[in-house]
Amino acid sequence: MSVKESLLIVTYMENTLDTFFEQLNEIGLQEIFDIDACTIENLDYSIIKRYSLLLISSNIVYKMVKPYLDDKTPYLITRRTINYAKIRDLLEIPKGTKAYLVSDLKQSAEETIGILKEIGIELDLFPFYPDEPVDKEITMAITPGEPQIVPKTITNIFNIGSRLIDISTLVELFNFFHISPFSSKVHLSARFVQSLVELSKELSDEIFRSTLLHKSLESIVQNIDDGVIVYNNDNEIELYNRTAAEYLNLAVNQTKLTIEVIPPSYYRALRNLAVGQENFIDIEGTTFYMRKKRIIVDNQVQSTLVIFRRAEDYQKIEHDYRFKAKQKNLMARYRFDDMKTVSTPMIEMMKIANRLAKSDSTILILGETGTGKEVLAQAIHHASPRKYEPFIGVNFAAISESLMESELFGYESGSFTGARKGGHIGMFEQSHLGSIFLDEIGDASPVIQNRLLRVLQERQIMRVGGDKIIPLDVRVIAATNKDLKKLIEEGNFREDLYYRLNVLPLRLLPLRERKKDIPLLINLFSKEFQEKLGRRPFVFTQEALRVCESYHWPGNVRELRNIVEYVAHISGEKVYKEELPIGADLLNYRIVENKEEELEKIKNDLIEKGFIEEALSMLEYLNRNEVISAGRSAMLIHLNYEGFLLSDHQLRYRQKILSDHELILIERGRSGSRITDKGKSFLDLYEKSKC
Ligand SMILES: Nc1ncnc2c1ncn2[C@@H]1O[C@H](COP(=O)(O)OP(=O)(O)OP(=O)(O)O)[C@@H](O)[C@H]1O
Repeated sequence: MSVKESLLIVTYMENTLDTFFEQLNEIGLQEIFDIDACTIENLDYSIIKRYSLLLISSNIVYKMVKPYLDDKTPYLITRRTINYAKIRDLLEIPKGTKAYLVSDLKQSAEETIGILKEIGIELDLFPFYPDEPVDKEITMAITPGEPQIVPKTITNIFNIGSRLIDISTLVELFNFFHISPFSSKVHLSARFVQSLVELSKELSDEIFRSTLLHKSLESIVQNIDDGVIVYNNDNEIELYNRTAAEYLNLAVNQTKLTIEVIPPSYYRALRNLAVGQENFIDIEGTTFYMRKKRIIVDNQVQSTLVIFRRAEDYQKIEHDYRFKAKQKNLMARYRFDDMKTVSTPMIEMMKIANRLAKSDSTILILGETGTGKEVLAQAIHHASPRKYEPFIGVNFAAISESLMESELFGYESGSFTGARKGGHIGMFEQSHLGSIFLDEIGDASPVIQNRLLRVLQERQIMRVGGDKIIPLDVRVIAATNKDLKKLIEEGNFREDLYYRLNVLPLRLLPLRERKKDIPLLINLFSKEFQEKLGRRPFVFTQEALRVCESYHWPGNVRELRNIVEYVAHISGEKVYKEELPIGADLLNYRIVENKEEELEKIKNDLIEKGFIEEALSMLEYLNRNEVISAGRSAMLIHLNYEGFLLSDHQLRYRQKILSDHELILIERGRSGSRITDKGKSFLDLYEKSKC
């Protein structure tokens, strides 16, 4: 029976001993030969000769053992490597961080630093071994299994475990004993190698992630419109993007440049700007907006970043932003549900409008200022198949004549002084596929009327200064508070345009003709402002309501809303009539404190004039047909049927009297007349007095 081979491990430190012993066991060597282990301190020199091989942990340990070795005792000095399985935590430490590498010996500390550097741990490492003076600035230590010798002042310690025997030493060991590394008894590629593979995978994943991140960042920087340049503390350019290359005359992708190569005027501007400052700077006739910042990584200034852009571009951005904001404001916000009314003619009109919304026909909205023409236009757009497309509003009374043409139809670049480079898209183009709301159309100039007529006829536009025909698919909703017929008579509005627009007319009643809406709207607006201002609820007193109902409301719903907003600011839980800001102006309007009394007076007047019966018949007829206003011939037929034979002239006279008493509203032209709310109250009163 052959004598079993034996191996003695000799190390300086106890923990190295344990690590080696464990490592050799792990790869199965204890099954092939006896393994003994001993630190240099405990070594019994007399027995050294008994071993087939001495495995010595380092050159220094060898020097200590050497005097006791005879020439025949074979030995192997290990090369060592770090325990890869234990260095994952080091990957998390920011690059460039200062730390001690603490080991029992200077040489092993330096070796470990070398290995860590080799595998890409980019820390600022200083070797530390016992009896070295401590630099208080360093607060972190990394140690391969020797935390006990880390200076006491350091609390942030990374123990990466004792260094292992390197694989080349293991192969030598195998050779010495004539064992194949692939023998079934040993498993060289066991955990030790496995952990190495895992770590290298982790490292490459990390590298892959950071490369990917780096690439994405670079592509972001390359693609932003601002000029970007980064230079380090030695004035070497580390990064610049395409825009910067263009201005600074740099070839794209050139490396190893210093900032001195950039044109002197830019160089001066760049240097003169203080760090942290942003300013407008003129360079060769162009104004730039320039910003300068330090890039600080882990408390250290790494480089300087300068971002610049032509001031003109910012102006354009601002202009576009304003334009967009304006446009957003004009997105259709209102729906039919938001239009509050209890007035029957209004409800009927809205039903018709809702039906018309589904078609593409042009709509003309008639109504005094503030009656809700724009609200109705938005509701129509919202109820139309175009609701997800733009709703663009143009107010002919608000935009100056000189700008109107270019605002409406857009312009090509350079078509007039002040025209922006790249041209400008007009409101008609913007509303393509959606709706355009032509508000206050009665205020459009003859030139604009001309062009509008062509757009409505041809459904195409041409930009100012352009020669390209742009086809349009747009629904036109126009509105006016003016009497277009009268404007035509006066020669201020094109008749052909009127007929193009007046395809489907809708009329919004003034507030004084739908007084029942007043409490409803007051309630609606009170809630709105109560919420907006975060205040307690408030209600109008009966007296205040009466004043509102008697008021003439020249500004209609808008005026009512403004008044509610005003009282929401000043009043308590109750709104008294004295608080209403209409008080002072009321002198101009007739407040009827006692409605019944006034209606009684009208009745007496009509009786006196001898046509109360005819008047009641006329009012009843209009009340039945309140949506469609009745023309004179229809009224004559009705009166005739009721037994009142009147001439056209006689009818006109009666209509005038009823209109003077505000019981009916006579519309110009062929539209005829319609009953007012007062007219309805008069009918009610008369019915009551008969009972
Ligand atoms: N039926 C309604 N329900 C709720 N609010 C309404 C209604 N009608 C109008 N309003 C409100 O009245 C204000 C004026 O409406 P809008 O701007 O549509 O009037 P307009 O007739 O287009 O006025 P102008 O002729 O002066 O342009 C808006 O603030 C709107 O909130």
